[in-house]
Amino acid sequence: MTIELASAENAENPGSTGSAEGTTGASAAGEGSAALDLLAQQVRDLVDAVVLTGAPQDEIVEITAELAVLTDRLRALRRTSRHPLAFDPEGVPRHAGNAVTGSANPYALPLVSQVTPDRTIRAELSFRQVHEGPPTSVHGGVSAMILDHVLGQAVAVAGGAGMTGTLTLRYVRRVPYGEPLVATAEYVRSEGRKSWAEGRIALPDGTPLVEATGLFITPRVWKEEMTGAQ
Ligand SMILES: CCCCCCCC(=O)SCCNC(=O)CCNC(=O)[C@H](O)C(C)(C)COP(=O)(O)OP(=O)(O)OC[C@H]1O[C@@H](n2cnc3c(N)ncnc32)[C@H](O)[C@@H]1OP(=O)(O)O
Repeated sequence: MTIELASAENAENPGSTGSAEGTTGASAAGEGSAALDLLAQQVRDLVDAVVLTGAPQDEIVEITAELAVLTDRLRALRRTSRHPLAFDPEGVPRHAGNAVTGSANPYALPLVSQVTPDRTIRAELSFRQVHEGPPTSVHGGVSAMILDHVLGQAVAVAGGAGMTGTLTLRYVRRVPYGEPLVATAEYVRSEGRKSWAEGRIALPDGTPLVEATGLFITPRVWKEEMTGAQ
């Protein structure tokens, strides 16, 4: 098998049309290791293959033993530091280990979002069968995680970065996997350390599937650190 390191950026989000400028997500600034991004993508492919396998029992036992060897090999080289946190030009924090956007995190889609000229967050995405909840539909918690993140990004772009205080969802229609979808979010308003945003996951024609509103709170400790207050 030949591994093309140069293709890591494409491999991490097939089908993404995100450009480097105005794009939020670990791949946007080319941070991290291309090799690690490829490993993460390989593990995503592996997880998909596990979910869909029809292998006989003895084959599964053999494959499991082979994977255990690889897991031990990686575990022996565990790092002690976190992935570095960086801010992109729009002020959105990101790191390659993030559960939604992290190119080096196999658990992440990973989502690659763009900041549009009107400061809306927009991400093209496609769920996979591994995200299934009800038969043929994406698990509601997975949709919530994506919306939590893009709403948080909308607030960060507006200068009010914070932690999610509340997230309210309306599941309008079942969310399919294996189909192109669009997640968008907009900043609404702020009061002191509290900021609100709204967003949705929709079909490409705009038909809403899940709608969300969220309150994000800049933690008191962050403000104190920024202002040097005690
Ligand atoms: C760009 C990246 C996008 C990332 C998006 C994803 C973000 C996440 O997933 S964050 C993880 C999930 N969220 C959390 O873990 C948050 C856990 N909670 C906390 O850390 C704290 O409770 C926190 C930060 C929300 C508030 O703490 P603190 O700064 O001490 O707030 P505090 O001073 O008590 O309250 C400030 C105001 O917010 C209100 N408030 C506090 N918590 C909440 C809440 N959960 N819901 C509603 N209102 C709240 C208070 O009532 C108060 O209101 P007012 O000013 O009107 O009296």
